[in-house]
Amino acid sequence: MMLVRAQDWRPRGIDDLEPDAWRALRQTGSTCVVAGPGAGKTEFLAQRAVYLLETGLCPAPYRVLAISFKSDAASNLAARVRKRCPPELSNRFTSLTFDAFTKSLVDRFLTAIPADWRPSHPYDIAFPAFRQVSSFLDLARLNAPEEWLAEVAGLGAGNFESRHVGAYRLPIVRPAPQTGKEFTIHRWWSDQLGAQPRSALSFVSLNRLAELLLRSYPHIRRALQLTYPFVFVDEFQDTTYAQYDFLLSAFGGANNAVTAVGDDKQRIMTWAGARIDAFDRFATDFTAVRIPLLFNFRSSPDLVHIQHVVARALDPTAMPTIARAARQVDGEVAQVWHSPTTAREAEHLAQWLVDDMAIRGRVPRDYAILVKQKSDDFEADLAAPLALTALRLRNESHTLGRTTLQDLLSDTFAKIGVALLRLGATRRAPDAWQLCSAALLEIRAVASGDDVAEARTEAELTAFLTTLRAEMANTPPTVENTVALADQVLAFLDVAAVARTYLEYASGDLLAIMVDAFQQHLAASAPGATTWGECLDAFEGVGQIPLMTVHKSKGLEYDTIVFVGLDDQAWWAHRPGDPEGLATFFVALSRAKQRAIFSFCRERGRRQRVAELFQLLTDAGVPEVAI
Ligand SMILES: Nc1ncnc2c1ncn2[C@@H]1O[C@H](COP(=O)(O)OP(=O)(O)OP(=O)(O)O)[C@@H](O)[C@H]1O
Repeated sequence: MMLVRAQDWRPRGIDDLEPDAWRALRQTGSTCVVAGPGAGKTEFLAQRAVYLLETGLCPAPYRVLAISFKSDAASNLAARVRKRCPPELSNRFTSLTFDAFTKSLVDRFLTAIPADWRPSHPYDIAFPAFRQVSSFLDLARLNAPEEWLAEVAGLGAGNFESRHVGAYRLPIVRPAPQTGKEFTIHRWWSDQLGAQPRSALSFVSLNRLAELLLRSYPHIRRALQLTYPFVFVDEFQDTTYAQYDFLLSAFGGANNAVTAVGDDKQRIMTWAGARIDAFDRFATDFTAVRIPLLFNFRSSPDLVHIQHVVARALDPTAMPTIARAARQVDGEVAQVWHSPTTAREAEHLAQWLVDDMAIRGRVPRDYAILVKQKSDDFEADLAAPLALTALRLRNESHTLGRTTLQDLLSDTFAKIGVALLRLGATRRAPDAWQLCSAALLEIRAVASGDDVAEARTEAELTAFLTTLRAEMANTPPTVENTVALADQVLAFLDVAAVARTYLEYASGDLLAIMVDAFQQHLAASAPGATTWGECLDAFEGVGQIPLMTVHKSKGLEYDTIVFVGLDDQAWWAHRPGDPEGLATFFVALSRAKQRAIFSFCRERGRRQRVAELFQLLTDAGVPEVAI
């Protein structure tokens, strides 16, 4: 592989970067890139990875590490890098979630964790619900020494774990607690570590244990720093106390160049413990250069203008951004719809979507229906009326066992599984073939350059597909048949080998969760399908209109977004001026490339609590239309 000289390097897959993005790309030290929606922050990270790898600034065997919050963001970034540089370079780009990364450290070095905090091997993953935290705090209060009662009583279930456990650095040797808060945190740890029959650790705890490991063993920390001279953190505004502290212990004070990108105005995870001072702390702790970007490559100029009105409500000093995308629609780019009943709203929406697709030659996946929360309720209201016009709604936030549809579709195992089935259903699926053959080489641990093993693996795949094709050709897509097919895919791939191959499954039950969701969702995709191709289309959401919460829509973009439920009921927790609510509204609005519709329905609720959101739209010149 020929290296490119740094001064000759050009971006891949896009024409150019904005001047400040070039400056950020070439930074040798730590940098924070702060930019609004559609500025190309994720694209910038992908380009910087390619730049570092292709120019040899990150030479073999060193790697670039990208840490994201959500698994789909991590896989999206990895896919962008794979698309833009050859495999021998892109395989030195590691893209993981914070959770997967810290968990893999704990799993690898579990026996080295200081004895006072060491979990059982194996351990379970816990997802403490609000009610459980609440009962735990009640018990802690009952058992607290008199002098700490008031302090323990002041701890709330909503943020106890994220704000307090997450911010508590574990001392190497567990001391006697000195305060009510420490007393409660220690009890929390005792409950998780001492759970029967195995320790039950939440991801916050895993994060804390990973941080403790690095602090206790400087040589592990050093090895990490050497492996990853370049580190990226996407969506930095959502960094929690625990995650920030981990980053600091892992890479603070070293020579690693950490690039943090994000947008303060899209901070919608404060409820989950995002620290509001993350960028400022980072700038100080990592002596990072701050580089703002001002372009918006996503939204048309008219939408960028509306976004700016909302941005100013969040931050009066917000700079206007420069729209780089052209407007492609006639008429209004944004509207508020006002309907008397949910039935009328759904009927109008369905007809409008059908007409718009016909006039503009668009497909269902160009649109997204966004909601504040409870997407299942909106699915119940909208799915049937949309079906009457032959539109299929797809609830991406739908729960599948212990995961969601959206997470399943970005899961590595699920992607390989569905690609195998695609190859079973048709011979014309070159992308699926490429994905499966590359994955199988990894799963069978074939060393690169081992031609004999490569040929054997390809023959194995071909033989499996021959059997699979014959079977799929002779059986219709029924729920029963999906079970049999999923079993064959699992047996062929060898679940234990899949677990060994991919870091995210290194231990714990993530793979089991995904396998279970894969089987469930495949079975649910069969009814109504007349061919396996249709069943797999249903599985992947081809030809369906996605419905999801604003949280799930982060980082995504659509030609048109329709936000349903701009009313007091959906926004029951919103208080005027509350930055988190405004930021949620901003995230929803800024997913749109060409058009944004906000739907208010009188039957759903009033519009007092959300009056300021309507006012912002009015200020931005968005008209209200009765439907
Ligand atoms: N330099 C560029 N030239 C052309 N298009 C670009 C460029 N950078 C990004 N894009 C495109 O602009 C869109 C937005 O990019 P991206 O998703 O990286 O933005 P972002 O800043 O991460 O957005 P957000 O914070 O809103 O999720 C994508 O379609 C991307 O392909």
